Amino acid sequence: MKISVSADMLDGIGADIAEELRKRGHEVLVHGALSDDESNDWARASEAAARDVAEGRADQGVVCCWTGTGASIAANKVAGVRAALCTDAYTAQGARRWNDANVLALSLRMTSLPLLDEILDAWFAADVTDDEDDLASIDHVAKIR
Ligand SMILES: O=C[C@H](O)[C@H](O)[C@H](O)COP(=O)(O)O
Repeated sequence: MKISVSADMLDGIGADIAEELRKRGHEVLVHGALSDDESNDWARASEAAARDVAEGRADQGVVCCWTGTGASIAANKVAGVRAALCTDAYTAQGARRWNDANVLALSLRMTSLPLLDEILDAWFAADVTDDEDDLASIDHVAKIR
C-alpha cells in the first residue's frame, strides 16, 4: 500500500515510524519532521498527509504528534478523511473494522516500538465490517457538515 506519514518531531517513535512501514512492504510518503518540508508543525504536517489520502496520492495515512490529538484533529478536518487516534491494537482493529478509518493517528509519547508493531499488525489485518448498521453509521458520518 502507499502510506502517507507525518510527524512534527523525531522524538519517540517519530524516528522509526516510516521505516517500520517500509519494513512491512509499504511505499511511504513523508511529511513534517520526517521530510525536508519547511512546515513541520503538527497541524500542517498532518494536513499534508491527510490530503495525500483524500486526493488519492496515498491509500492510507499515519499522522503523529506528541499526544496524537493535534494530528488527529487536523487530519479529520480534511474531507474524506476518517482519522482515529489509536492507543492499542484492539482500538486500531476497531477503527478499521467499525469506522473504516483511513488515517491512523498515533501519540509519539505513548506508543512504544512493541506497541506500534501490535497496532500496525491489527490495523493492516482488519477488514471493514459488512454489518449494515455500522455501514450506515459510516455513511452518516460522511454526510456530517
Ligand atoms: O497536539 C499537539 C502535539 O502533541 C504536539 O506534538 C505538541 O504540542 C508538542 O509540540 P511543540 O513541541 O511544538 O510544543
